[in-house]
This record gives sequence, C-alpha cells and structure tokens, in this order.
Amino acid sequence: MDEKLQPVRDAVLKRNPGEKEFIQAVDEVLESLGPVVSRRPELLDASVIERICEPERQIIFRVPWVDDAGKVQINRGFRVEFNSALGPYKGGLRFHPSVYLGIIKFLGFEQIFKNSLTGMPIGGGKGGSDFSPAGRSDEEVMRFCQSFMTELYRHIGEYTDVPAGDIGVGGREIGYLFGQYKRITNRYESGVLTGKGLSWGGSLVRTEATGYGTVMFVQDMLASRNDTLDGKTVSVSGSGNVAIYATELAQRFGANVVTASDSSGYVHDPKGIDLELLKQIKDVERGRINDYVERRGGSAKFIPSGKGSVWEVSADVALPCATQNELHGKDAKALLSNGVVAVAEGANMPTTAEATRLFQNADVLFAPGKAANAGGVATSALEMQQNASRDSWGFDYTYDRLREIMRGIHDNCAASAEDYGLPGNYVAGANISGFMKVADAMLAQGVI
Ligand SMILES: NC(=O)C1=CN([C@@H]2O[C@H](COP(=O)(O)OP(=O)(O)OC[C@H]3O[C@@H](n4cnc5c(N)ncnc54)[C@H](O)[C@@H]3O)[C@@H](O)[C@H]2O)C=CC1
Ligand SMILES: O=C(O)CCC(=O)C(=O)O
Repeated sequence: MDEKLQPVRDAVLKRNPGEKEFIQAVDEVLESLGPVVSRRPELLDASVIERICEPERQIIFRVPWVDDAGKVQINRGFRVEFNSALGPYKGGLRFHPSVYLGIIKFLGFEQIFKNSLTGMPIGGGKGGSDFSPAGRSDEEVMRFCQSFMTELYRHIGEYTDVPAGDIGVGGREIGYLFGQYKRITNRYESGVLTGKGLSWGGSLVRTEATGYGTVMFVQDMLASRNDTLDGKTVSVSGSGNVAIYATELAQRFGANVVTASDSSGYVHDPKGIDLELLKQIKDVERGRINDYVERRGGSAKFIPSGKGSVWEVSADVALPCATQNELHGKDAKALLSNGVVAVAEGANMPTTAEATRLFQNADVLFAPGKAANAGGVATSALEMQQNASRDSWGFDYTYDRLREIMRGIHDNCAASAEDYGLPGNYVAGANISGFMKVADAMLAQGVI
C-alpha cells in the first residue's frame, strides 16, 4: 500500500476492531488508490478517503417477532447508510445468521463504488439481520419482515435510502417489507424499495440482472482477447438468484455450466446443469442441492462440504456467485492448474486477496464484484426511474439498457486501469473509476 495511505488504513483498523471483512474491503480499495493520491494530493488534504471509510450513519435495532410455536424470538437489525454523495443510499438487505456489523459495513462500502460505476445517481448503503429464513414458514418470515420494517421505515424513503434484496431476501421478503411500509406510512411510495413484484412496481429484468450482468461483463473481457463464451466450460458456485441467472445467460451464449452449490456442498453435472430442475428445487421448493442429483440421475454427482471444493472442477471460466471469501488461494491454484482463463465475481468479495493476486499474476481476466455484479443495482435504479415516471418498460428495452450499462462499466474500468499504467487490471480500474466520481462529488459538496 502507498505510504501516504497507510495512516488512513491504520485509523480504519483502530476505529473498527474485529470487523475483518470491512477491513479487507477497505484494504482492497486503498491498494488501488496510491497512484490517484499522487496525481490528486488535494484529496488527502480534504481527508476524502478517511471520510469515505466512515459511514454517514449506522443504525442497529432490535427485531422481536413471534414464531409458529408462540415463542418470542429476538434478532438484530442493521442499516448502514454509508455515502450519499451521488444520490440516496442504495443497497440490499441480507438475512443470514452470519450477519453482524462488519459484514454490513463491508457490503455498504463496496456498494459506494459499485453504484458509482453504474453511472446512476445512487449512493451506497446496506442492511440486514442475523435472522435466517431457512426452515421458517412463510408466516414466520412475514412476521419477522413486519417487525424489521416497523423500525426501518423511519430511516428510508425514495429520496433518502432505498433497500432491495441480497442473500436471504428475495421477492417474498420484499413483498412483506413493502406491505408493512405502506401500512405504517399510509403512502404508496413505489420507489422506497426495489426488487418488487411485476404487478406492483417492479421492473422486468431486475430478477435476472445481477447474474446476467456478470456474464455480460465476462463477454466483454473475453472480447478484449478476441474470445467468446461459446463452447467454454463454466463453473458456478451458489444456487440462489445470482447463480441461477448467471447460469441461464452463460448457457444461452453457448457455454456448458457444470456446477452449482449451496452451503451443504456442490453438484458436478458434466452434461450441463438442468436449469429448470435447479430452479424448481431452489426457487420453488427451497430445497437442498443434493435433491438435484437424486432427481437428475446420470453422471451428476453431489460432493458434500468438507469433502471437496467446487473450484476443483476443471473450467475455462469461474463465476463465484454464493458469498464472501468462498474462493481461497488453494482454489485459485486448482483453477489455474486446470487452465482457467476468466474469473468474474457474481457475489460480493467472494475471492480472497491471495486468490485475486494469483489470478492477476497468471494474467487471467479477473472481474471484481463491484464491477461484475453491478447489473443488479443498476437495474434497481432503472426500477426507480420507472416508478418515478409511473411507467413500465418492456423486457427487451430494459435488457438493452442493462447491456449498455455493463459495457460502459467494463470500458470505464479498462480505461481507468490503462490511464493509471495498469492495463488489464480490472480491480484497480474499478476502484479508481468508482472512487473518483464519489470523491469529486464530495469535494464539491464541502466538508459534510
Ligand atoms: N441479489 C442481487 O441482486 C445481488 C447479489 N449480490 C451478491 O451475490 C451473492 C449471492 O446473492 P443472492 O444470489 O442474491 O442470494 P440468494 O440468497 O439468492 O443465494 C445465496 C446463495 O449462496 C449460497 N450461500 C450462502 N452462504 C453460503 C455459504 N456460507 N457457503 C456456501 N454457499 C452459501 C446459498 O446457499 C445460495 O445458493 C451475495 O454475495 C450477494 O451479496 C451482488 C449483487 C446483487
Ligand atoms: O439492487 C440493489 O439495490 C442492491 C443490490 C445489492 O445489494 C448489491 O449490489 O450487492
């Protein structure tokens, strides 16, 4: 790290003890900003980087709810409103037992730069809870969401903070959250949440957008080397929203996607993932990934967690789409020894710093999540545009807008990397390009 940035890093570490994912995300951005502060020393004088690393507001609250057995359960709710230089705070809600402040802060921090890269007027934020929807009835999930929104509603709004989904928060949860917001405020404020159902203010393509956008980014990276996805073997981790739609578009572009996973293990299906079956098990039945192998038969295999890693499967392209720090140095070595040519992060920070370095040193095309998975939040901003104009766009038009946005993100990352003497380094390009726009807005808006 540039020595001028070391004091900033030390202060962040001191102020946020125990928040290792947040520190990891800050480190990754600061590693890229050395050449920027050499060229723009006024950013240091105005403490812009220190300010970006400190959330504007952090809200932590109790979420009491009653389970089906009549017992009162208590969870903890979070919303971190990180940076509003470019627009209202925007970012998803994660419901997962691993959630604590450090996870929400890492995600909110990433969101600042990601949202800037989309070119849309949205700031960065994130929220969630340590509540686990897995194994809970629809009624329990509804009571939890209603209680969560009973506190959150006072902090959010179309012009203030616009949450959406993330791990454990899909269409069902957004519906319950929206219903409770409407009931408490007595306002049909469509733009307060995104990821809504299509008949009540949602946007076509939002469901597909994150996974589709990741694959579009891969297409653009491969095109820079006169290559395509056609005929490539692709390994995908996860089997949630991002993984499913990354698989769908990769298949449409002629790739053979051979894996899917969840926290219980992974499946390897050399003939290619049967996406209708995967969607039925994961989206409709909310089942486990080994059900896939039982119903698919043939050469599909299930490998339980602890008995192997999805990244041991030979693939030309790897798409980590499950969760943070799921692809380690040893996984990167396995992928490299099998000849991987491109890796794109559908999830947020799924690749450890060590694994990222291994890919970059081997000249593998590597797309960081804040660029590659920005299609989801970009399409959320398109949903907000439709809500604000009381309009509803068609699928093809919205898809084309997403395609154009993803190409713009790819080209900006490539151009910034080139401009700072790091051609082909999409990590540096994304961090620099995302940062510069926010930093200039903060300078223009004074010391706030
Ligand atoms: N949904 C969206 O629009 C966006 C999501 N992301 C990121 O993509 C990733 C996946 O999110 P979604 O697909 O929306 O969530 P989801 O809840 O639909 O699916 C999450 C998937 O990850 C797996 N998973 C979660 N924790 C795991 C663990 N500890 N070990 C192994 N597998 C695990 C789950 O089994 C599931 O298959 C997350 O990192 C999220 O932050 C990023 C941008 C937008
Ligand atoms: O659509 C959104 O607002 C949020 C998406 C999200 O949480 C993410 O980009 O990680």
